[in-house]
Amino acid sequence: MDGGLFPAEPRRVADGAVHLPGWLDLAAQRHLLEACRAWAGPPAGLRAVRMPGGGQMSVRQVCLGWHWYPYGYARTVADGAGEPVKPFPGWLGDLGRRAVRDAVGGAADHAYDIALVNFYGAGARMGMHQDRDERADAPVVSFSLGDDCLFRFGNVHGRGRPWTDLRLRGGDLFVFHGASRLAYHGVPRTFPGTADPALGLQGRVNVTLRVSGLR
Ligand SMILES: O=C(O)CCC(=O)C(=O)O
Ligand SMILES: [Fe+2]
Repeated sequence: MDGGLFPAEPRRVADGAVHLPGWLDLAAQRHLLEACRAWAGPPAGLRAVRMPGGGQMSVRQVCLGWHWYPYGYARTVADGAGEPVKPFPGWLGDLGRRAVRDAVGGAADHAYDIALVNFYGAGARMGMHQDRDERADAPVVSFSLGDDCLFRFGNVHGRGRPWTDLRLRGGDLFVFHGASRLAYHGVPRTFPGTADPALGLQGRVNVTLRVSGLR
C-alpha cells in the first residue's frame, strides 16, 4: 500500500494462488488481533506443537473448530490435556467468504469450520508443507498481522523449486485453491520490528481458515 492512497492490486502468484496486499484495514486487523489474544488463553490455548520426530515447532499455535496435531484433526486437544477445542465463530466464516469472493470470485459459500492461529516470535519459521489433513478442497484463506514475513509458495510435487518468494505484510490476504490447493508452502523467516506500531503487536500472527470436511 502507498500510504493507503492506492489499494494494491491482487497478484496472481500461481494458478489458484492470489495475494491481496492490505486487504484488512487497520480496524479489521485490530479486531482480528484482539480475538487472537482471547483465543490464545487457556483452556485449549496457545501451545508449542510437538512433531512425531520429537522436535518442536518454533511457531506457537491455537486452533478453533477442530484441533490440528500432526497429522490430523480432533475435537479436543488430543496431544495435550484433552480440553475441548474453542468454537469457530460465525463472523470469522463470513470474513473468509468475503475474502474468497474478492480473491477468487464466484458464490463463495464455503462452510469454514477450522482456524489455525500461528504466532511467530523472533526467529520462528515454518518449513515447507502441504495443508492436506482436511477432507474438503475449499480454498485456504490466510490473513497476516504484525511483522512482515518471507512467504515461499511452491508447487504440488514436492518441497523443492520452482517456488515464488513474496513478502506478506500485516493486513495481507493470501488465498490458495484449485490447482494450488495442495501446493507446498512455508515461512523461511519473519522480519522483526516491521509491524505497524499502531497495531501494538510484537511478532507476527497468521490465521488460516479451512473447511474440514469432517463430522
Ligand atoms: O504463516 C503463514 O503465513 C503460513 C501458515 C501455514 O502455512 C499453516 O498454518 O499451515
Ligand atoms: Fe500451511
